[in-house]
Amino acid sequence: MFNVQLKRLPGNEDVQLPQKMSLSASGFDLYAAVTSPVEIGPGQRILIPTGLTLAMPPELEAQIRPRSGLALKHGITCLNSPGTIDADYRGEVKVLLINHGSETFIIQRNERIAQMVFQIVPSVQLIEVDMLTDTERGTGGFGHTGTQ
Ligand SMILES: O=c1ccn([C@H]2C[C@H](O)[C@@H](COP(=O)(O)OP(=O)(O)OP(=O)(O)O)O2)c(=O)[nH]1
Ligand SMILES: [Mg+2]
Repeated sequence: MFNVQLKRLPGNEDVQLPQKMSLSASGFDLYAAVTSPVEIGPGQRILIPTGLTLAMPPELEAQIRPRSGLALKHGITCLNSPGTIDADYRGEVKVLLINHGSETFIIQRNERIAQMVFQIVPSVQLIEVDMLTDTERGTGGFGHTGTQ
């Protein structure tokens, strides 16, 4: 179990904290902290505040992912999915939404707009070499193994 600290930004005391909507949900749903309803027209993208800042252990990241219901019903998704929240980021968590639907969608304060999934990020050191290890696949890719 990891502890992640949350801090509300001033003026967001009424905004719901991220919540798991079922016992074993992967993601904590994120609530919009817009001060008034925001319209997203077809094809438009918009950065939605959550009113929250986070501090998580350095071995974690948070991914901001779309909600499939909003995507299916309204074409609303996260443009940069999954969005990356770095462990050392102390700014406001924001959600970049895009409307791929054909109708304007209105985001209300405290509406669930996306979900946040925490992941362990392995510690990796990049080492430059002259020759890589051999494999059976070698350089084959992009459909190299066939389509069936
Ligand atoms: O959906 C997102 C994506 C990013 N961020 C914040 C947290 C993250 O730690 C920071 C930087 O994100 P990223 O590395 O994806 O963006 P960048 O364009 O590479 O910006 P930077 O140069 O600041 O790293 O912006 C969000 O609040 N929401
Ligand atoms: Mg970056």
